[in-house]
Amino acid sequence: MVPAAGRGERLGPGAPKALRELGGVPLLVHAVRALARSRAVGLVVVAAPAEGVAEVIALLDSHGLDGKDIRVVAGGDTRQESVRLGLAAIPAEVGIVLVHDAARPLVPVEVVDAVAAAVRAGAEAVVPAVPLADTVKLVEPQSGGRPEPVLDTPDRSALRAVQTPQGFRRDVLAAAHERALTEPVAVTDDAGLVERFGGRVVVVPGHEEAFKVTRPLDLVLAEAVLARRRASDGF
Ligand SMILES: Nc1ccn([C@@H]2O[C@H](COP(=O)(O)OP(=O)(O)OP(=O)(O)O)[C@@H](O)[C@H]2O)c(=O)n1
Ligand SMILES: C[C@](O)(CO)[C@H](O)COP(=O)(O)O
Repeated sequence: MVPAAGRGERLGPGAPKALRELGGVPLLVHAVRALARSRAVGLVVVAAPAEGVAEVIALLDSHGLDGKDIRVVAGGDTRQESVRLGLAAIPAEVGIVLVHDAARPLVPVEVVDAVAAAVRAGAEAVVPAVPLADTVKLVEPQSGGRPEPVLDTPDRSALRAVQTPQGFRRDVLAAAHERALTEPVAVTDDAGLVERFGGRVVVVPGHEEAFKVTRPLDLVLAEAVLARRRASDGF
């Protein structure tokens, strides 16, 4: 399922982020295509901005998406709510769910396949991730741009930057989202929810091109990556 209902505040003014264009094609279409390319994926459920469901249906209809079954539901006010609403639209017989940000348009199919394969092999929750390039500090946040005291410097070799798609046994993911309705937890990804409620999450290799388009510079990088792919293999 593809949460695509965010505003994209950090990207700046304009259309909702999922509908912003990369190489002339909306980010959402890239992301859905990236999933649809995987033989592991049979159905894609998109959580669209609530006011944009009809627009998203028309948009996806107008692009060739490898003959996959695509459904669109209205998303919610938070990413977590959008995922929960999307999950509810997945037929009961589907046992494995991958959750993939519309904001990660360039994820290679190998990453999608690897995540799906790890769930199929028995993991209940799988995240793709890459090692960090920067040193990371734990700080005491301050307001107004004041210097922030450093509390700790975690060992970078054991840290990973986590991407999507994140893959789950459907019952595990659904149970975590249901439980979060009555026991809210502040996490920023689906695997975080599973972890908080005692689930076991494992990491498989991600890919540097699976980065999230969050700020304007990310879009510049995404355009460059796409141009390189188009030049090299007619992508
Ligand atoms: N209410 C929301 C918020 C986010 N998302 C989705 O979750 C993914 C990751 O979120 P993020 O990159 O933070 O997107 P935005 O929330 O749009 O960005 P921002 O925080 O800058 O507004 C995106 O595909 C986004 O569309 C969603 O489906 N519903
Ligand atoms: C799910 C995610 O992409 C994993 O890195 C990330 O946590 C989303 O964060 P955002 O602040 O909602 O973009």
